[in-house]
This record gives sequence, structure tokens and C-alpha cells, in this order.
Amino acid sequence: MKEHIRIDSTYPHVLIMTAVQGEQDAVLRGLGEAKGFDVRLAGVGPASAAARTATALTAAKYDLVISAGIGGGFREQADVGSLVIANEIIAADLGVETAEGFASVDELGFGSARVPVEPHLPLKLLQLLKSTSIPTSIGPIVTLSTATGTANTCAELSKRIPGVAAEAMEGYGVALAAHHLGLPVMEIRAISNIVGPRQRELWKIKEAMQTLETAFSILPEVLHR
Ligand SMILES: O=C(O)c1cccc(C(=O)CC[C@H]2O[C@@H](n3cnc4c(=O)[nH]cnc43)[C@H](O)[C@@H]2O)c1
Repeated sequence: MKEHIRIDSTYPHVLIMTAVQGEQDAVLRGLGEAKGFDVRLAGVGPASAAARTATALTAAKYDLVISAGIGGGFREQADVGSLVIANEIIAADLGVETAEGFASVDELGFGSARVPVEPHLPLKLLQLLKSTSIPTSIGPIVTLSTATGTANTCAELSKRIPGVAAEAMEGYGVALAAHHLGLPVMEIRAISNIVGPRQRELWKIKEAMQTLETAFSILPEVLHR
């Protein structure tokens, strides 16, 4: 008789938050029959994401929370078609403007605009993604309530946050709700466009959804399932 070896997962119940339905569908296609994952809609922007993640976290017990979807990549850090896994999730517009420039809530002493991520999982996912053709990088992902639409804002963000790899609009909200409950977090973004002057017609949404699907087909293996 075949012997079945059971490997207990450190993360038996995982909550995945996506902004919109298309992203949710891509993640669900990737996960396939994998057990232990709930994929919920966060809505667009950090406030909606925080509120809806907090609601989901009061309704059930989870061991890991992931913000996932498409995102903008910073030139020379993350190309369209690539995947970025966060090593830090940063609310890039949470602070004040001063005559000397932007000052974050950290500098003002009002909490932190940065949420640390689970340190081992990004590298494990990166390693397993080597079996695919998806270029993958690990770096800071910023959350903004207003998506960047000019070269000036893009340059300012790159200067202020060294190595910033991607931007999206929900990560910090999802991460903060999880962090308040002591839960580990991740953010995974499939790059649909380059951050800078807004050129919506150039966004490669279909390709980014395919990248997202592939990443989530690998994730159960990363979490030992
Ligand atoms: O038009 C569509 O078919 C479509 C399908 C799925 C998603 C969208 C979105 O526009 C989602 C917005 C969502 O995407 C993130 N995102 C993507 N690129 C950026 C960016 O350059 N800067 C900030 N956010 C970006 C973001 O998280 C939004 O929630 C459309």
C-alpha cells in the first residue's frame, strides 16, 4: 500500500485580497483545487482594502494574509510582464508636504507607513518561479491612493524610496489590517504597466492576469501544500 506522508503547513488558512474581480478570477484559476485559500475582494484603494480585510479577518481565522493583483513597475526595476514580491509594503503618500519636501508619518512620530513582510516566503516563491518564464524580483512595493501619472511623481518616489520596485493601491491597507492582528503578510503584483505618465492604452492587463495566475499556481507548493 502506498504510504501517505502528511506535511503540516505553517499556513493552513490563507486570506488573499484582490482589488477587482478580474484579479480574483486569475488568482482562483491559479490556485485550482488547492485547499485552505479564501480569495476576497478588497475594492480599489487602501481605505477600502483595510476595511474589507479587517472584516474578513473577524469572520474567520487565518494564518497568512496576501495582497495580490496587477500593479505598475518602476523602470529598471520591474518590466511589464514581470512579477514583484514585496520585501516591504509602504504607504508612500501617508505624511505631510513641507517646504523641504515630503515627511512621512514615521518622521512625524505618528506610527509607521511601512509594514514588514514575512521574511522567508518571498525568496521561496522567487526560487520556485524559476521553473517558469516569469521574470521575478523582490523589492519594496508602495501603496498610493492616487496612482502615479507623471514623470515628476515617479522620479520623486524613486528618489525617496530607494529600490522601489512596484506600486499599487491596496497593499498597505491589507497589510495594516493583518499586522494589527499579528498576522504575517505578503504582497504579490503582476506588472501591467510602467509607472510614469499615464498611458492606459499601453497597459497589458491580459498578460498581467496570466502572470498572476501562474504565480498562484505555484504558491500552494511554497506553503507546503
Ligand atoms: O480595465 C480592466 O480590464 C481592468 C482589469 C483589472 C484591473 C484593472 C485595474 O485598473 C485595476 C486597478 C488596480 O490595479 C493596480 N494598479 C495597476 N497599475 C497601477 C499603477 O501603475 N499604479 C497604481 N496602481 C496600479 C491598483 O492596485 C488598482 O487597484 C482594470
